Amino acid sequence: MAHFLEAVCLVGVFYLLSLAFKAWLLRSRFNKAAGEHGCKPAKRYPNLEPFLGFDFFRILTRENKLGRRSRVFPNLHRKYGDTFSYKALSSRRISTCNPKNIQAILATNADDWGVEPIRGGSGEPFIGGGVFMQDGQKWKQARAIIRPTFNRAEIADLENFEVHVGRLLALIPRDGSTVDLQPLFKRLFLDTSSEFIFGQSVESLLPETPFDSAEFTEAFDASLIGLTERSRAGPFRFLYYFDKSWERAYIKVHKFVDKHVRAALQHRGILEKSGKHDNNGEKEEKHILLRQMAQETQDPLALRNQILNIFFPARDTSAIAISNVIFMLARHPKYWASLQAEVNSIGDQALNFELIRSLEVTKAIIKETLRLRSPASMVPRVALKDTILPAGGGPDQLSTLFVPKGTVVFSNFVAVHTDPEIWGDDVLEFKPERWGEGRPLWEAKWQYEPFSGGARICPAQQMVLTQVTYLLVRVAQEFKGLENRDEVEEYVGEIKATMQSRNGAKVSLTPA
Ligand code: HEM
Repeated sequence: MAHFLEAVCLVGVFYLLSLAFKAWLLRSRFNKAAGEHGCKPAKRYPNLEPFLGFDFFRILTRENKLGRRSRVFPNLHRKYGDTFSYKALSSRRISTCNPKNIQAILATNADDWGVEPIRGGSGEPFIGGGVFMQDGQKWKQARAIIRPTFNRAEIADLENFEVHVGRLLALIPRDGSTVDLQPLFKRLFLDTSSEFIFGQSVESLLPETPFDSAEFTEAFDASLIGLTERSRAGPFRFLYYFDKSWERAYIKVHKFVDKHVRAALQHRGILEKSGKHDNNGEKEEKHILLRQMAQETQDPLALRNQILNIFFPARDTSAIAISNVIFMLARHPKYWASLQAEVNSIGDQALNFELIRSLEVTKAIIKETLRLRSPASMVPRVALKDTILPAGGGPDQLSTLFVPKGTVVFSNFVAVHTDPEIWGDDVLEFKPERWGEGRPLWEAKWQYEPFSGGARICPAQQMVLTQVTYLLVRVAQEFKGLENRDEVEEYVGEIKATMQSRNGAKVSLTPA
């Protein structure tokens, strides 16, 4: 017994010594950065329980339940300044809404930052390496493979999109009864993104959704929830060890995706036999990502991972964006009227890419909604080596800030988008006219980044904006009256994988 106690004491002493040594090492790295670059420490959020930071995690969970999650960080930033550190789930993290820091992280100094240490492991074995989760050379290769398909899709296949939009419009009641458009929009974009990514729509807007599509959609959502829970748990992920529901869900997802991977590889084989090595010139195959990727790699597992890495950020984001637009318009009839006026002014001209890009009022309404209600409220990056941020150090937060390797820093877009110093005192008001002429501020980058920025900017940005604008115009063409039917006036935000309206977008629409 005595030996056992001695051994325990010895381990304890070694552990404390190693902690003290690590702290000393960190301090000397801080001192070096302070001496060489004038770095000063970041302001600290006063954690009540500073060892593991459970108090912070509790606040986030509570505010999410109360539908106030989206305001937590913006409010903290107003209180503690544009860059502060906090302890959550045993690690010290930094949140910043300083455009200079965001620019350094996402663009000018992007090589110092990555996502793999945070996203890579947490996705396994549901999603392995791919464009959303990798860094360095592997990420560059993955991004290069998808770029051409996204570039072509920018001028989106609107004829095909119209087929799905037509099905959606047919499902909206015309008698003025209440409809929640959010789930309908989710079905629309699920259909179009699955078609774009796999080459086959899951057809969730049709009365008879094929069985494996319905099973896939349900399993994908369950897999996403499982993934989000495990990522949030961080080092406490092991608590989910005995929960097998996640495994059951992602096995179904893999089955569905693998079927399409096999089809894409077979298709490639047929092309090779016929002497063609790509799909150039074949209209119907231009926008299928999986086929494009099968030209570059024939490893079925790599293909499955890459494709899930795209389906993951694609799921729901566009639908949430357009739901939020309707949410705002239903509460601001003045802007629904100006949208109607612009839509009337185009008469029965064909709704092509060029026409869509010229619709200034419609575009301003979408931009303003994305400012106030970004589906992607913040993006995380981990420091891949000791690095320095241009601002956020010292009591005035103007000095440079030393960030040790391994620290996770969140660029908080909602806080930037609702910073009164950038946008003025009316920052929380929905005012699409901000985007009008004579406001050169909007040319300034890094103050408005709903699709992020730098090399890892959302590759789907242009395609999404085209589709959302098209859809909004089609809704406005089809329906003249829009009324809010939600008893709750304010936006109750809820984080699933992205930020969405908990109460959806409940409205009534009346035909022209
Ligand atoms: C309104 C809709 C959307 C918004 C607001 C949005 C926003 C974003 C943001 C903020 C990022 C950066 C994430 C980060 O760096 O951590 C991102 C990345 C990404 N998005 Fe989107 N997205 C949308 C729709 C889509 C769609 C429809 C697709 C695919 C069809 C897509 C594919 C991707 C991919 C593959 C990445 C990772 C890029 C990389 O790391 O290189 N997104 N998106």
